[in-house]
Amino acid sequence: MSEFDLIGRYFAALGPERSDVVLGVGDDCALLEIPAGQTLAVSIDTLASGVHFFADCDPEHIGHKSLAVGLSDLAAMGAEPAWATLALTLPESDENWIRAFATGFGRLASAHGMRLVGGDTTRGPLSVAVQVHGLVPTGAAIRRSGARPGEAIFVSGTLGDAGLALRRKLAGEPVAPELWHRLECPEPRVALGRHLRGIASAMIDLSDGLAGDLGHILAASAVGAELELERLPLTSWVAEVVAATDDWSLPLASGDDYELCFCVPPAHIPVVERLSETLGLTLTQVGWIRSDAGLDVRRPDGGQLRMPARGYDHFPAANDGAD
Ligand SMILES: Nc1ncnc2c1ncn2[C@@H]1O[C@H](COP(=O)(O)OP(=O)(O)O)[C@@H](O)[C@H]1O
Ligand SMILES: Cc1ncc(C[n+]2csc(CCOP(=O)(O)OP(=O)(O)O)c2C)c(N)n1
Ligand SMILES: [Mg+2]
Repeated sequence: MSEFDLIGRYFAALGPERSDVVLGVGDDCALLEIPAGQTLAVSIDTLASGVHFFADCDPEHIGHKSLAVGLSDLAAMGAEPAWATLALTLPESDENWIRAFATGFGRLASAHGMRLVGGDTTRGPLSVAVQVHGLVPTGAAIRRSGARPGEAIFVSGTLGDAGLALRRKLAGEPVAPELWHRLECPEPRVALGRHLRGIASAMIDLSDGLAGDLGHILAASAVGAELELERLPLTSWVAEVVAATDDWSLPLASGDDYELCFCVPPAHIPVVERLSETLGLTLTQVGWIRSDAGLDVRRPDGGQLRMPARGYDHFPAANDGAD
């Protein structure tokens, strides 16, 4: 099947039609209308074979995850998903693979009212780059820079499940299907992000691990924080590993959680508790923002945790200051 046949058959009509798409797939550019009073939120992420997913991974799941990670960034700004573009690099034109990929991508796009409006298809080592475009009422986006001393730090869902799935797979051990699902099919917390407009002072999505990603909020806001390990929301799988090894790197630094971490003034804590019930999503306070710089991680016995690795880093050697 030719490049243009593939595009026409699988990518010309993914996600719902939207009245703000003046022109979608098929011309040199897409033409998109930004509604009055809205600001455009844009983010791009690449998933590379062998780095972000295993080469033999179910293509439907690759389609899902390649969009989910972008939706998670929109969620972290409080933005509403609108449009996506997709750059697909494929070693061969395997129609079964492409159909399954488009199914996973399209299902998630439809669930969030998002339309695929353009992209690029090339031959090369398997990789997928997705740019997402969202809309947020002007002035309402939630940045990383708004955290203030005395605020509560919350996270959604549970932490470390995807990291445990990856660790078990790499060790050749069996992985429970629910854990595997957390790694391959993360559920972006878009509704939560939107509901936190006007409530959260700062927010980030957890792609690299809580310690590193919360560190980005602290740096952007010029504040510090105290985290209490006993408060971390863990599934029994992760809790067992932590109890057996006293190694907290799974929930703090393994990454791939795609949960939201956000800060709220104390007066808004009851709103967050109600939101948790409304959305049927666990929202857990894990610590506090303070004015002293740095991240202080408290063990259940009150002692301080020697920090594990700060989170996933594609070029860790660069941290040593070496060229
Ligand atoms: N090659 C690049 N060119 C320009 N900006 C980049 C590049 N890579 C990353 N960024 C920007 O650096 C910031 C941090 O990137 P990243 O850690 O990938 O964010 P996220 O975890 O939200 O995907 C983001 O604002 C991102 O847009
Ligand atoms: C095969 C495989 N190896 C390793 C990982 C773990 N992993 C790869 S990238 C990454 C961090 C998130 O990716 P990144 O490109 O840093 O996303 P961003 O922070 O830009 O959103 C993690 C935890 C994985 N998911 N799959
Ligand atoms: Mg990124």
